[in-house]
Amino acid sequence: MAGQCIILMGVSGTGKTTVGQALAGVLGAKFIDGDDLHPRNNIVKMAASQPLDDDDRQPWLERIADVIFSLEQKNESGVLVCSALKKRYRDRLREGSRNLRFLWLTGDYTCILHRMQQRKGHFMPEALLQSQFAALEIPDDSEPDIIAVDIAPDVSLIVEQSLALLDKTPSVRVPA
Ligand SMILES: Nc1ncnc2c1ncn2[C@@H]1O[C@H](COP(=O)(O)OP(=O)(O)OP(=O)(O)O)[C@@H](O)[C@H]1O
Ligand SMILES: O=C(O)[C@H](O)[C@@H](O)[C@H](O)[C@H](O)CO
Repeated sequence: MAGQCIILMGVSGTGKTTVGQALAGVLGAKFIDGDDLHPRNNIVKMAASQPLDDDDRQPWLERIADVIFSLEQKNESGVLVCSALKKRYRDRLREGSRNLRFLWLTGDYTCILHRMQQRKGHFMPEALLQSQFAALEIPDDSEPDIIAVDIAPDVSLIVEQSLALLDKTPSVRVPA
């Protein structure tokens, strides 16, 4: 899959990092966690239980878009984590990218809340989960490069299902 980028999207706690790392391992792709690309103020804000707004996310999306550009320029493949909650955020990432697809990890509130409660040592408080669902713009048919994946099963099964769905879903190539 040379020169392809896959974005793991979805609300906090859906397993983007966990599944993304496993998927990158199987695909032999570079793994990039978008949480590490947030400006410091964004992390401080989320840790203080305040949801990010569009202005906060803008510089973060720029950084992620630059990483995608860099990978593509080296013909490298990447699996990237980015919640990409709104359509305009996803459009920003698509801009100028040649070979990008999204895997949308989706599950119900209770399951995700439970997993966040079990998770140790992460800056993201469970108190923000509701705001994450409120911000999420559910993808529809106008975004055929998004593949929905159910997060209920084990990670290994999610990875297996993701690989099968990726095989069936060609990427949308946009001239850069
Ligand atoms: N399929 C799964 N089954 C059981 N537990 C899971 C599964 N996927 C992830 N988890 C667990 O759920 C928690 C959240 O996963 P993870 O941190 O990967 O989510 P995330 O989407 O990257 O979160 P955030 O956006 O807040 O960084 C972790 O403790 C992880 O071990
Ligand atoms: O768009 C957002 O509100 C943020 O990106 C969050 O999704 C966090 O990055 C992540 O969930 C914390 O771990």
